[in-house]
Amino acid sequence: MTAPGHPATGADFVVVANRLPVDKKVRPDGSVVWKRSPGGLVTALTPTLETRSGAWVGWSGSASQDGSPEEKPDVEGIDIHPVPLSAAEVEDYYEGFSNATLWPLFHDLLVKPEYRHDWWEAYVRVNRRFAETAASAAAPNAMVWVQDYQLLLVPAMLRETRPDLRIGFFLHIPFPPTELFSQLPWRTDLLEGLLGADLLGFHLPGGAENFLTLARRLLGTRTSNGPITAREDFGAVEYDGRTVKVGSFPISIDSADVAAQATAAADRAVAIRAELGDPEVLLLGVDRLDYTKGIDVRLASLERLFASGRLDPAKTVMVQLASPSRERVDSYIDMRNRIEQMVGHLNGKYGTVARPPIRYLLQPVARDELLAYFRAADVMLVTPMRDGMNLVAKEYLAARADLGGALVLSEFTGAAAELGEAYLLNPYDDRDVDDAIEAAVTDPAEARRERMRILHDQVMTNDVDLWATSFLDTLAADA
Ligand SMILES: O=P(O)(O)OC[C@H]1O[C@H](O[C@H]2O[C@H](CO)[C@@H](O)[C@H](O)[C@H]2O)[C@H](O)[C@@H](O)[C@@H]1O
Ligand SMILES: Cc1cn([C@@H]2O[C@H](COP(=O)(O)OP(=O)(O)O)[C@@H](O)[C@H]2O)c(=O)[nH]c1=O
Repeated sequence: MTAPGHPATGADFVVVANRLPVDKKVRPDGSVVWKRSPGGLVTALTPTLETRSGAWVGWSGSASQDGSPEEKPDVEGIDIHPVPLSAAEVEDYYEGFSNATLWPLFHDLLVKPEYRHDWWEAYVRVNRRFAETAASAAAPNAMVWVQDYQLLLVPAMLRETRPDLRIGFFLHIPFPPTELFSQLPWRTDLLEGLLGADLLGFHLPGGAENFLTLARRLLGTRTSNGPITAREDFGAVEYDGRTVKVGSFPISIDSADVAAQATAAADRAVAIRAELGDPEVLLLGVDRLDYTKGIDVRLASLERLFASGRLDPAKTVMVQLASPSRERVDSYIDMRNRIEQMVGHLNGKYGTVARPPIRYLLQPVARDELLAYFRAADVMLVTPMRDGMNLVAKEYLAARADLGGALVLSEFTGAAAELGEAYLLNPYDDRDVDDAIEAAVTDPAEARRERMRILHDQVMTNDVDLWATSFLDTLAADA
């Protein structure tokens, strides 16, 4: 059934995400280049859309000039629908409400969220624009898959104008408990926004259960109370005469592709080690420069391990690849300064002019080069204070088809729920961090290889196609 006046053509499958898969960069001479967008959401959704063919509604990553038509990048196999944002909307909707209100609140208050009504108004306005663009891109009875915390209101806005659509929503970051979510002055609007969907997906059962509790407590809805398990057992909310399904779908990567490309990069991996002076131990961190990622946690641990002699700075190199992120948000500026100060301190104290122990890059690194680093590293350091999933950890494991290397992984990542054979640590406990890193470096080769065998198999079996197919099949099931 299509509401009168709605398009008879359009895509049968539409992804709606804050970001397009490519980011617009304007060179100093005014020419435009499109580059892969940052972050794991794009990593996961790009192969998903390429294999299913459909439309992608999103923002180009740059503010639009008033009055000039929005440019449309050419992305093979995907019909792109750009959503323009003005400079003020980038500040208020993206940097403000999305990344200085929701992001810190949903990541355990690692910094203090700001609650500003002007940011909220921009968030509502921009969510409506995304919903309108999605409504015009979708064919009658299409499946529309809305992504992440920037677009929590879109499901209900879309349902209002296009009740014919099958609407799914997936949250890529942790979903907080009632006590934190309730701080939001707009908490009921946001819950009602989400309940416009037919299916709500979270990485972990805990996030899905938090949502059910909130819906019951804040909206007084009837909800299921049985346990939720990944891809198998679902919850339900009775809302507005409909049943909204709620489930856990841990996201993943295109594991076979990563494994094949990393194997092809084996020679480059050897060259990287040589460029670094062939250290006895090569540690690696790969992150967006975000305060959630615990880059400071691993640097502080290295300081303790060097100072106590548990690791020898003359034989150890740590490479930290950090891609710039949300660079105008204060908390990101503070974290960058702190990390750069720590890197300078460690190199000044423990290095020589020829051999600084920490090599730090603040630039996005291309995928093939990243895979060569994965292949080169003895130990991958993934130490977030909180992270929805962390695809870098999964990419490292897929890249190690040679069963070399070791993964140090924070318990506070979504990935830890599936990767119990990693060297797990509590990032809030200094001693635990030091012990986990030391064990990953010094454990016997056979023990490390056995852990890697189990972890590599886990990631090869549970790939991004399982994530997308399990979500979309569940969404289609009760249509
Ligand atoms: O778009 P940005 O503001 O530059 O941020 C990049 C993305 O960061 C977040 O990624 C999350 O999604 C990953 C895949 O599910 C997950 O592994 C990770 O733990 C999350 O932090 C954000 O949620 C995305 O919307 C951004 O595009
Ligand atoms: C630093 C860096 C990263 N990548 C790729 O970005 C994503 C990161 O995904 P993850 O889930 O770990 O975290 P966020 O979404 O950023 O919160 C992963 O696919 C990396 O390979 C990259 O391509 N280049 C980089 O420099």
